[in-house]
Amino acid sequence: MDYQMQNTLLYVENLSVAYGEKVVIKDVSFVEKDVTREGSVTGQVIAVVGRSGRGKSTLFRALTGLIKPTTGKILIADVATGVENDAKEVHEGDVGFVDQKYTLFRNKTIYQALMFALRHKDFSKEEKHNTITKYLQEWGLEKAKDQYPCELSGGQRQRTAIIEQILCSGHYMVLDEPFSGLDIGNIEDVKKAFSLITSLHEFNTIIYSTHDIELAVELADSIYVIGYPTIDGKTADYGTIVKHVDMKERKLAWKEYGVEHLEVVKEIKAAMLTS
Ligand SMILES: Nc1ncnc2c1ncn2[C@@H]1O[C@H](COP(=O)(O)OP(=O)(O)OP(=O)(O)O)[C@@H](O)[C@H]1O
Repeated sequence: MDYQMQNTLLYVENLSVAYGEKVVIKDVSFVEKDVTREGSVTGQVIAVVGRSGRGKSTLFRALTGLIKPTTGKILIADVATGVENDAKEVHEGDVGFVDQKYTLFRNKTIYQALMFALRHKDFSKEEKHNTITKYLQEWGLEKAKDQYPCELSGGQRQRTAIIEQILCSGHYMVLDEPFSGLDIGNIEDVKKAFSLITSLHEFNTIIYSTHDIELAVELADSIYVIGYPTIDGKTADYGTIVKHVDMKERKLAWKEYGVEHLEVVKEIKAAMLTS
């Protein structure tokens, strides 16, 4: 390993992804470290924004190991080894992925789907039942536990998909547009889900994309804008990180949404419009 992780949870270097000949994202590099706050368990919330087609979903597919990058590397902290600052390359299954459709098994109830998500865990049947019951209670799904996906609301489907990923993957969770198509009540539910996830474990890391810049600025402690860069006065036709806002450095993370946040919204929108 030529890179020391040192509290780094996610390390992306020189990433590019092409579909056939077409390069979709290029020169993508970023590092996310463990965010710590005295007296509280604080996971990481990272937002990715950018105009349509700039490569957000493609970046997510690479981060979750669903597609192989053309170049570059993606390392995640490997806490399972017990060796401090150990890292590994990401593989499918290490990072939970909740897609835009909240895909669930059609023929499994919520309870059965969550039991299935725990199939590789070395728990007794009773431990599995207790774990699932705890999540169902915390996430307000207890009454719906014997219902099938076709009998669930969008918000319930999404929460089920999120819990499924928490149960079967590690500390990382990627959500592609988790707020799209939800009503204000469901948006509040997803916000609550985010804070539940990040308060469960220090290393828990949520990476999500959104077209709602306010929701990126309100919830994330780190925001990346993916856009087409301008090179020698010309707009390139691949996506890359054109702007990064570190809300912790700006002392705006975890602060009540106010005028300073609105300034960041403006700044991000301006960066998006030119990329
Ligand atoms: N499987 C694929 N094969 C070929 N090209 C693809 C494939 N998936 C995406 N693309 C192309 O890659 C580019 C980036 O797509 P991607 O879905 O990653 O963008 P996005 O930023 O997530 O867009 P949106 O905000 O609309 O969801 C687009 O030009 C798209 O047409």
